[in-house]
Amino acid sequence: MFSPRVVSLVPRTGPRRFMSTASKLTTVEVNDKTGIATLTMCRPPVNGQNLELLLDIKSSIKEIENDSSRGLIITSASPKVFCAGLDILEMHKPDQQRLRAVWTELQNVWCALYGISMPTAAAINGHAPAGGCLLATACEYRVMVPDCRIGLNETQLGIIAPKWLVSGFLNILPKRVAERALTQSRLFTTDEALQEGLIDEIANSKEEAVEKCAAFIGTFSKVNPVARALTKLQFRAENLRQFHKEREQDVENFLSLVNRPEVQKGIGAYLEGLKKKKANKQ
Ligand SMILES: CCCCCCCCC/C=C/C(=O)SCCNC(=O)CCNC(=O)[C@H](O)C(C)(C)COP(=O)(O)OP(=O)(O)OC[C@H]1O[C@@H](n2cnc3c(N)ncnc32)[C@H](O)[C@@H]1OP(=O)(O)O
Repeated sequence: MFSPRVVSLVPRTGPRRFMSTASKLTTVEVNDKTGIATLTMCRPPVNGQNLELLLDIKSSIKEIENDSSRGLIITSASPKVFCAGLDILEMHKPDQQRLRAVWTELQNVWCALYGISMPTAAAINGHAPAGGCLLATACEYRVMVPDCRIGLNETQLGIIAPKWLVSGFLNILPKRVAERALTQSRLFTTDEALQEGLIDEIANSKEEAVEKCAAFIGTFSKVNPVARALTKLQFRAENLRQFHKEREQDVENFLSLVNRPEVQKGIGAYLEGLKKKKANKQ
């Protein structure tokens, strides 16, 4: 059953559309014909993952899971950005309680998406650095539009991506490619990502990306869903087990790292750089 914060806008017999009413930072649409749910992140301008967006993504994933949809596609309402990762403002001169909650919710979102039994795919309709790449690599399939960038660039901000955050990345890339990419803060272009296997297909538009994701999910139509789910989870269980063992310590590590004066200085400079880049464009 859906939670009360989700409103069905049309009867369940027709094409369905569900919308989060709490904050409208995500929407969920279920295609009645295919049974596939599309979760769209809608926090302009870049879907920066602040506390509210993370809470909303988590609720939407849970709603989709409870509705027993045939599959989940994650995408963005922003025309150029899939997701810019953690909202850097949450990490700069942070409120400590909020910072703790942000990291805990990022963990919760990853764990919900990585561990969901239904087929998942990311329609990456724009840039996907850091936390954006985390969402995409938690899925089983990725389709990306041209001329965008994806990768884990945490070291650029002076922060270290913990093991659980890297595990989806490592499921996809050879270890040596992953190690080099992380240490270099490498953001792969769409073409490079395809060449390395970080994404599975390129699409010319968001609509085409969503269609390709739906076609991937459709490939499971003749596979026993329980056997499929257990097989998927068997592949992912070890990473999840390790994550649950370390998640509390991981929160403490994150807080202590982000609060270091040199990391705060680095985050401040990075924010300034983003602002300057924008000013130079204008
Ligand atoms: C064990 C140890 C444990 C510790 C472990 C710690 C691990 C941490 C793991 C996760 C870390 C992260 O996700 S850190 C986040 C990393 N993310 C990034 O580095 C992305 C930075 N952003 C970009 O590169 C670009 O903005 C990009 C996404 C490509 C879009 O470029 P565009 O030209 O379209 O847009 P811009 O003009 O740059 O941005 C539009 C506005 O959005 C803002 N903006 C952009 N990205 C933002 C962001 N992430 N957070 C806040 N604000 C952001 C800009 O400042 C602008 O604000 P205004 O000027 O006000 O309009």
